[in-house]
Amino acid sequence: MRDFLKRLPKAELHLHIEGTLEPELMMALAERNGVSLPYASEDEVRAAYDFEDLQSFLDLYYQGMSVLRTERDFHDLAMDYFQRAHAEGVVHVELHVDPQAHLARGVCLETVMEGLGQARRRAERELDMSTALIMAFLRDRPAEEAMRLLERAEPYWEILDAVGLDSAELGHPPAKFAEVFQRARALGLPRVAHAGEEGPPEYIREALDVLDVCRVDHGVRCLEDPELVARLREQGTVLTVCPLSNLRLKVVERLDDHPLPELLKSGLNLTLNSDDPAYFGGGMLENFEACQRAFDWSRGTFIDLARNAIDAAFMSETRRTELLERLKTCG
Ligand SMILES: Nc1ncnc2[nH]cnc12
Ligand SMILES: [Zn+2]
Repeated sequence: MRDFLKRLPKAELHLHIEGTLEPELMMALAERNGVSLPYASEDEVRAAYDFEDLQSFLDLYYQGMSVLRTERDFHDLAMDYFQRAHAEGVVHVELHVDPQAHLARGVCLETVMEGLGQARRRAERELDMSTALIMAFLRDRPAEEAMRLLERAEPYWEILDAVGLDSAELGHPPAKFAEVFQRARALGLPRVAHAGEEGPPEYIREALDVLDVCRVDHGVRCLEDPELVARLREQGTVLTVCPLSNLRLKVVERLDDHPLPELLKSGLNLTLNSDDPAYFGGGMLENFEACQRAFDWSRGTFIDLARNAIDAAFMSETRRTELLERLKTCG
C-alpha cells in the first residue's frame, strides 16, 4: 500500500510554507543569519513540539520563522520542501504564505515573494511540479493591517492564485475580514479561509456567506451542524482536511477518533493535506499512510481523494488533464 500511496499523484491544497521549516534548516539559518534561538540542538527543537492546541503551536511557529531573513532563505525553505514533497509523489503544491509575520520582523514583501518565486520556478523546471500561491491574512491581527497588505501586494496580484485566512481562529470570526475579502473579490482573486478547525460551525457559514470562499481549510467541525453539512455537500465545497495536524493540535485525541470517515460518509468533497509538515510529524505521504492505518480505506477511496484535490486545484486545465490522466494509470 505504501508504494501505491507514494505513486498516487498527490496535489496538496493546504500547506503553510513557513510550516515546512525542518529543525535542521532552522538551526542552519539561525547560524547563517546570527539569529538566536532558545534551542541548543535539533533534538531540542523537536522536543519542544508537544502542543496543547493551535495557539501553543502558533507560538513556536512564529518563533521558528524568525530565522528567515533573506530572499535566499525563502528560496531554500521552499526548495527544500518541494524536494521532499516530490520524493513522496506530490505533483502540485499550493502554498500559503504569511507576509504579515515577516513584515512585522522587518523583512519586506519583495524578499518573501522573490525568494518563493525563484523556488517555484525551479520546482516547475527541475521537478515537474506545479505550484500555486495563497497569500494569507493573519486573523488575530487587525483587519486594517490585512487591507494594507492586500494593497501593498499590488505588484504581486498577478501571481497570486488566491488569498486566505489563517492563524488563531477562536475569537476572530471570518466576518472581521469582510471588507478585505470584498476587495480581493473585486480584484478577481479567489478566496479560501481556515474555518471550523477549532472554531464553531458558525465560522464556516460566515466564511461561505461573508467571505465567499471557494474552499474551506479544515472545516472538520461542520459535522456539529447537519444543515451546514447538507449545504457543503450540495455546493460541493472542498474541505482541505489535515489529519496529522488535527491529531498534533489535539482537535482529536487519537486518529481513530478523527471525523474523516463520517465526513466521507456525509458525501463531502474532501482532500488530504499536511498543513505544517515540519511541526506535525509528516508530509503528504505520512498523512495518507496514517489514514490507511486508522481507517483501512481502499485504494479506490485514496484515488477519489487524490482526484478531488486535482479537480479543486488552482492549476491550468492542461495540467489538470495531464494529472487526471496520470491518476487513471495508478489503480
Ligand atoms: N493549522 C493552522 N491553523 C491556523 N493557522 C495556521 N498557520 C499555520 N498553520 C495553521
Ligand atoms: Zn492551515
